[in-house]
Amino acid sequence: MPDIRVKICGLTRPADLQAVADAGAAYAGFVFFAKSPRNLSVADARALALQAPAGLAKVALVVDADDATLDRIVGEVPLDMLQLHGSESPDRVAEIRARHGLPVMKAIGIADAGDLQKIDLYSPVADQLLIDAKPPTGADLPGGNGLSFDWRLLQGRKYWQKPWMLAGGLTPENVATAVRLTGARQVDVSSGVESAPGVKDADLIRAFVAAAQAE
Ligand SMILES: O=C(O)c1ccccc1N[C@@H]1O[C@H](COP(=O)(O)O)[C@@H](O)[C@H]1O
Repeated sequence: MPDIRVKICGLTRPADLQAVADAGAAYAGFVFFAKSPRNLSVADARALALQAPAGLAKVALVVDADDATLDRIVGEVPLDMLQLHGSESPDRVAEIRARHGLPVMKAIGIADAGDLQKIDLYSPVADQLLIDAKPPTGADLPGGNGLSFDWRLLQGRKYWQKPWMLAGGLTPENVATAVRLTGARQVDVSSGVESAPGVKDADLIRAFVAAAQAE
């Protein structure tokens, strides 16, 4: 069985990038969202991205970003994918994909079975989907809250058109169960591999990737 591909999101320091690469993750995520403890300036993200080893895909996470913001990020940071983690409509996802010439991953918040309909809505316009827990009402962050959803909602799902990642409240302790229950072949984590909000922990990153790929 092929390895599970892991994305570690919210890197802020060169040491984080090294830990992600050493652990064998496939994707490194950089957050551009002012309210996040993982928020990066464009200059800092550029410096980090330039240090990424070949083969580690660099993903910029944005939340309802306007064109000027995206132009700046894409113009200055070497990237492999955009992660849209706000309320972007399907039309806006298609527009961003066309304008920037990068693969786009749309995050979809899941709380109950009804939310799964959004997967069909966004599949035609996104290159990948990120199936995440829906944030609680009034939350500051639309993701990165360490909250999971009922993974059984994904059991027995029909075929989805696009590659997808599982996210939301994953940790080194629960990721193997999550993979087993959902059949995910890609997983994404942020707070579950931190020692404090915004501070990644190399041991947790290593443990997370190993646990995900042990399945
Ligand atoms: O990580 C953040 O700060 C963040 C901010 C705004 C939107 C999304 C964010 N993170 C993404 O959320 C999911 C789940 O995170 P967690 O593992 O539950 O902490 C993950 O995909 C991050 O990419």
